[in-house]
Amino acid sequence: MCTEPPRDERRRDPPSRRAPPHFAPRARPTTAHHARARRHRFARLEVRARVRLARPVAAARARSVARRPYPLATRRRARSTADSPRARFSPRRSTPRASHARATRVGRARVVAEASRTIDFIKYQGLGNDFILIDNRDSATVKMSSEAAAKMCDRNFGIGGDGVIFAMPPNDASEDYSMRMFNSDGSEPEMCGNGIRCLARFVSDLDAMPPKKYKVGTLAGLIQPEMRADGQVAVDMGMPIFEPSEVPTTLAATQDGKVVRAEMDVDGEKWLVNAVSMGNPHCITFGRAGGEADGPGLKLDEFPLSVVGPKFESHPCFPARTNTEFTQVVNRNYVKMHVWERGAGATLACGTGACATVVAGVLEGRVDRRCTVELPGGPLEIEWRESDGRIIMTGPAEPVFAGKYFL
Ligand SMILES: N[C@@H](CCC[C@H](N)C(=O)O)C(=O)O
Repeated sequence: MCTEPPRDERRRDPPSRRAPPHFAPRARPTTAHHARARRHRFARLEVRARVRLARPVAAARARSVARRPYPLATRRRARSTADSPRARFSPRRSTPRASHARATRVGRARVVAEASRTIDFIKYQGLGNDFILIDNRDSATVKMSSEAAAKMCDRNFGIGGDGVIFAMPPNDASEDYSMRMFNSDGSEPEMCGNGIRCLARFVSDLDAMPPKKYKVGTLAGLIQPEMRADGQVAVDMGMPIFEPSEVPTTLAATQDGKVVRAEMDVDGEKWLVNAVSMGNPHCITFGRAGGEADGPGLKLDEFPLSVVGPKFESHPCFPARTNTEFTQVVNRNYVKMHVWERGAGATLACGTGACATVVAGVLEGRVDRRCTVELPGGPLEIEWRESDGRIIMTGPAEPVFAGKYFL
């Protein structure tokens, strides 16, 4: 049984997500506040745009003056309908052509102004687990804040994605690259299985490299994805971690220092769970004690993932929150799994989750070490090697579209 742990406030509400002091509640902004803020923002954009355009516009004006056959004043007078004092001193009327030119100039100015705040991206997906990939290899600092990344992942107000992944320079000579990631809620995980396949495909696409094996530094250590000639990516995910304090979980070990079929109370119901870290924390369950857990597992077609998932994610027995895998065994080499991810909710697939599921299935004696995990987005092939205890995950990674994002 779990004991109530001190809550890890840093994970649950990282400093970057807490409101800074100047965001402390103030008087409610009025429509006038909004209008003034909009005017200021617009004015700033216009000024920037004018500075950028000043040179080309001045040059074009000089060229056009040079081409004029006679002085401007004479031309203006010749165009006026009457040579009366009123006609001569009234403000110049705009012709449709002139207004069109002016509108084009202003439009171009806005695009230039906004273009100065864009970032290039390519969107990739691995079994529907989708990520925005940023080439960050020219700097050891990520090119955006966790808040900006969360906004980018929004499916209505941004590009849409389960996370943003940065291809970073290597940390040392043992690596080709390193990887950092923000979940769609802005939190930073240690590892992402589908994400690292996408990262391997991304750098290999950028560098136009023939299939090869990469050494990638992550917050969970060195991970080695290998681009295969058939387009699949096979990843050496390293060894699972069982030590409860390293998962981290406050559940007590039940079998050789591992948390296997441990009873956990979730909202008044007793579930049997396994706790495994693949660099990031996983809680794997086949169902409730005295219920599904005593048979082949959960009936996933009728499982209310979005109701139950969040209760596991922020369960006090997992102080850094957890990814949770809800599982149904089809046979010893085939399981179905639905995932509720920490920091991202229901996703179509989870690579680290599929690895953790096979490990839990083997420890519970339900599956063999070579097993297909069927996820809502498609199947992943997992092998937990007996020879060295390492896990190999094989699956696809596909580019979807590329673009510029207005930061
Ligand atoms: N989808 C991923 C896992 C992404 C990180 C996870 N949400 C976490 O916070 O640990 C995968 O394919 O492994």
